[in-house]
Amino acid sequence: MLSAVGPPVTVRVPAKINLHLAVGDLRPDGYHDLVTVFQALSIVDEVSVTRAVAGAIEPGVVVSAVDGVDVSEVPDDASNLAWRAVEALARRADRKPDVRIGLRKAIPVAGGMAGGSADAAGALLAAAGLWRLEMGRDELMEVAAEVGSDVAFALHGGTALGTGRGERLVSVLSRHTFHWVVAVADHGLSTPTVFGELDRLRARPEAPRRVGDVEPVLEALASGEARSLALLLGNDLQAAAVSLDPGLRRTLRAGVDAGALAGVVSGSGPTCVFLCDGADAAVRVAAELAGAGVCRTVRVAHGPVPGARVVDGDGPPGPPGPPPPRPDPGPGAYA
Ligand SMILES: C[C@](O)(CO)[C@H](O)COP(=O)(O)OP(=O)(O)OC[C@H]1O[C@@H](n2ccc(N)nc2=O)[C@H](O)[C@@H]1O
Ligand SMILES: Nc1ncnc2c1ncn2[C@@H]1O[C@H](COP(=O)(O)OP(=O)(O)OP(=O)(O)O)[C@@H](O)[C@H]1O
Repeated sequence: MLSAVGPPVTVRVPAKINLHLAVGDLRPDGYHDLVTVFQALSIVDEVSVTRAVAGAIEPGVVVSAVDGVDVSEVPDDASNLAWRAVEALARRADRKPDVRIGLRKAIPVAGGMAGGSADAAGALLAAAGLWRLEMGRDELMEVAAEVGSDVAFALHGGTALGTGRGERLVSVLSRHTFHWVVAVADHGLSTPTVFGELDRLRARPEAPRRVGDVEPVLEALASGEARSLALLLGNDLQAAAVSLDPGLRRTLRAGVDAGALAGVVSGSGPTCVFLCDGADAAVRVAAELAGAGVCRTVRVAHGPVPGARVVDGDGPPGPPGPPPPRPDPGPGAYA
């Protein structure tokens, strides 16, 4: 038997949205090539990793949630993505995954905001700190990409262009803080099912239109103009998510009717995100959308924010990302 001893290393790690998501055709390995622009938002999970030693409690995962987040579907066994990340790191470092992981979740589960991937990234950074591994950023990024397509971005944070499965990243110049309203559904969508639905829709004669080039999106980000960016938000997975969950059409319309500049399904959905013309506008849109009865929870968030960061304990500094636009508001907080 093992018990958790010693101080934990604690990491905060953000949710992501895709401002642009172009999906290529199905590859022989079951994945799709992507060209995507990620942005990290101020909805943050907290991951703590503590050393477990012989004595009392098994190593493993303990999950809790901030108000309003349903963690009933989050596994506390070896299938948890955070645990898989620690195992991958332990294999790389040739040691045992002798830790207890604590997850405090604020990121919607199965919402297309990469919550599991965020926890995996947080667990990687925390365990690397706890074990004092001499591992550079590139090697940590490699382990991250092994665990899942979105994990590398959760380490990176900020705004980034992703290619390959989404794991090859280049930072994107984004001078401005953008203000978002996030509509969280009362159910999740499975990522592989949504990719499969897109393949099915594309095999029909009336295949959905593909999103345009990414360059104008990068220019809008560099200009910092929310109104320019709003015209360019696009996601190839949106048609598939809406096909599986037609109610999303109502949600998308309700956000724009409430005064958002534009709305888009986040990643594989069903979370919808709405770009607003400033922080005050976001608060107004959120209040109106909350009254429209089209989703379970409405949150206000801003981005970009930094990627996974050690906030407590003896860890290495987080991988360099862009500077925070404002102080980190705390676990699960949004401002
Ligand atoms: C939809 C996005 O969130 C956009 O950022 C990601 O592409 C999904 O990333 P993720 O959840 O980390 O996905 P993974 O755990 O790597 O893959 C889960 C499944 O999603 C599908 N998948 C994922 C990524 C990708 N580029 N092509 C795919 O077809 C595959 O069926 C894969 O088996
Ligand atoms: N740490 C974790 N947090 C949340 N879900 C997890 C975790 N580990 C495993 N899972 C499983 O993964 C499924 C997808 O969860 P997640 O919240 O990562 O979805 P997502 O945000 O749609 O992912 P992505 O945006 O990366 O496609 C959940 O239904 C859950 O069963």
